[in-house]
Amino acid sequence: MFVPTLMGQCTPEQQAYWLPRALDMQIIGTYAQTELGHGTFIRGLETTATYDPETETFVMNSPTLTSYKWWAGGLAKTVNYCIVVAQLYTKGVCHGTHPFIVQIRDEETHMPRPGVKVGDIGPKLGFNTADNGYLGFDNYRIPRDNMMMKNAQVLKDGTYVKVARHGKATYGTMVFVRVLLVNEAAFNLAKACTIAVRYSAIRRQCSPDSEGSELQVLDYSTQQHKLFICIATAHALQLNSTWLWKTFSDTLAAIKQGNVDTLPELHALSSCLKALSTADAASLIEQCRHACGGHGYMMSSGLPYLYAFVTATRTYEGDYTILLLQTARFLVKAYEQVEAGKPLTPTVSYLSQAFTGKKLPWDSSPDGIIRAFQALAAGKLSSTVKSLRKRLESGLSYEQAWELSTIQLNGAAEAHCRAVMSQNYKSEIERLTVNSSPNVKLVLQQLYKVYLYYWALERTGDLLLYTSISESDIFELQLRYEGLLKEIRPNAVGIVDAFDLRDEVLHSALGSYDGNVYERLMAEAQKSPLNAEPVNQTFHTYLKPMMKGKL
Ligand SMILES: CC/C=C\C/C=C\C/C=C\C/C=C/C(=O)SCCNC(=O)CCNC(=O)[C@H](O)C(C)(C)COP(=O)(O)OP(=O)(O)OC[C@H]1O[C@@H](n2cnc3c(N)ncnc32)[C@H](O)[C@@H]1OP(=O)(O)O
Ligand SMILES: Cc1cc2nc3c(=O)[nH]c(=O)nc-3n(C[C@H](O)[C@H](O)[C@H](O)COP(=O)(O)OP(=O)(O)OC[C@H]3O[C@@H](n4cnc5c(N)ncnc54)[C@H](O)[C@@H]3O)c2cc1C
Repeated sequence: MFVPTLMGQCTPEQQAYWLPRALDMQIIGTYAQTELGHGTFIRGLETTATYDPETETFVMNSPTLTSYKWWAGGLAKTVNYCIVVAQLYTKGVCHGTHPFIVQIRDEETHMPRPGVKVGDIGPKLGFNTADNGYLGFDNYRIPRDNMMMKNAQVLKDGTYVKVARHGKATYGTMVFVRVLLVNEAAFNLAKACTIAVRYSAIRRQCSPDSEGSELQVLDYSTQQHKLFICIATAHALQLNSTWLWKTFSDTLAAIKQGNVDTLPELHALSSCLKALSTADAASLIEQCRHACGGHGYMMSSGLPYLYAFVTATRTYEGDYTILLLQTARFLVKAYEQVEAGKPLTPTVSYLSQAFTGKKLPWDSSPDGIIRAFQALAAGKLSSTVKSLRKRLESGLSYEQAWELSTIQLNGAAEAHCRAVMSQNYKSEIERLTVNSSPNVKLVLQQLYKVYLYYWALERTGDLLLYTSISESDIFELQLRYEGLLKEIRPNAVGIVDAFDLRDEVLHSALGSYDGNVYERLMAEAQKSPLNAEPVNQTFHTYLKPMMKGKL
């Protein structure tokens, strides 16, 4: 995040000075925005940067314990520079949060600079190869030029000058990383389902009839139900990630031309896609672990590490709930645009059907299910807006009415995102397989149907509310879904092999290409320090005295 922020928030002159040093690893930096007391609410950050025109410096301060920077990766012992997000004061006026480049350690000795307090925040659920740290300032001065001045400047005399055309230019790095995290979610979920599917083909457990041999657990319908949605979701996230990256690139190009019109839609899309992709990936990686029984709980399976790494992405770079609420904010505005007869941007154009007042006729084809997801999203948004307006009419303020409606707002945002993801998934598969062999087309279509049927069956309640789906339609869809799992089974291992993930990348005794699971589990077990000697010294210090009643 250090380098992308230098690129996005520095003037060309500042980039010319800082980027070569950062890219050449002459300096190592991190992005320190979150504090002990605030992570979500950026406007509530307490670290201050007060401009002193006498010395043309900013005085950095941590006025309270909760103002200490907390969490930044590499902050504890690795970096010697930080991008610090602080409340900018000049001429006695606070201009809100701005980014500053701050040297925190000496480039030769690596000692913390005087006025800088830095350390490690301690063990975490995962990410323990990263030294996430804390950082406090005590009247620590930095040169005026260390304010990142692309979007705002402070002149030598302390005059504040706003440069950016849109109010959230300083939030740009977060959008960039959120876009990247969708790809990260796809990649890590692909690893987990490769491990779990390969292991499920090796693992034999239980014999339905007493004479027969034990079945591969991958033959069980419940195992296919656990795992094939993981494969389909890895594909869905990868294709949505590629689509989002193009949307991001197009928006950035437009902003460079001075056109910020598509930024709100990009913020809404990157928010909900980052939220759903990281939450889906984390829960499905856990589902892959469940599918591997006790051996899935071994660190040598690779699955606990994957879960610990990915579940953090649901929180950092914008908490799941917070980001869905950002998308909801955009959707409510889109709803109002439909009411006003104004045109809608492409990803919300389906909202016009929220005003038909009729249930969408159920159609179980892939396109029909995607239309049903859109009708569901439009319907949930419509009922959410009705709740919001009912509360406003009762005399509540907009903020109060909004807060009371946030559960429904989050549901509407999640439904919108599922509709966008489903639409992108199917259309990208069709675009990419135009020249593919019939077999490849068949398999990839089977997978996106798994995705569509799975989520339709997960959302039957909402479909009953907003479409004409009947009880028998639901029963028929369940049977069709279960039949589809059996069609995919023969290709399951080949499909995960197609992720082409090397053993060194999987780090898994269960998922290695050669399938020698039991030999690898035993080999990993031998690495346990407890196997260094036949009798551990704790027998003599604790167990034996206890057994002799001497403890
Ligand atoms: C590639 C990575 C691979 C693996 C990972 C490996 C390493 C990485 C590990 C860890 C890195 C983690 C780093 C971090 O976590 S950095 C800290 C991240 N912190 C956050 O994300 C904080 C989340 N909070 C916010 O973004 C804002 O506080 C929030 C948007 C919630 C509210 O902001 P604010 O109160 O200022 O705005 P609002 O009043 O809600 O909205 C005002 C207005 O602005 C628009 N808006 C808000 N944000 C953005 C944005 N980012 N871009 C564009 N527009 C934005 C918002 O829509 C409103 O517009 P309008 O409705 O028109 O008024
Ligand atoms: C592994 C990891 C690495 C990180 N790396 C960095 C880094 O390098 N740099 C950096 O600056 N930060 C980093 N962070 C911090 C991260 O950005 C924050 O943890 C994240 O933004 C969430 O903020 P928070 O911790 O304050 O949670 P909070 O916002 O306090 O969330 C707590 C609960 O409150 C809820 N909540 C909060 N506000 C609202 C609201 N308005 N409405 C409804 N519910 C609300 C949340 O949904 C959540 O359920 C990292 C975090 C982790 C876990």
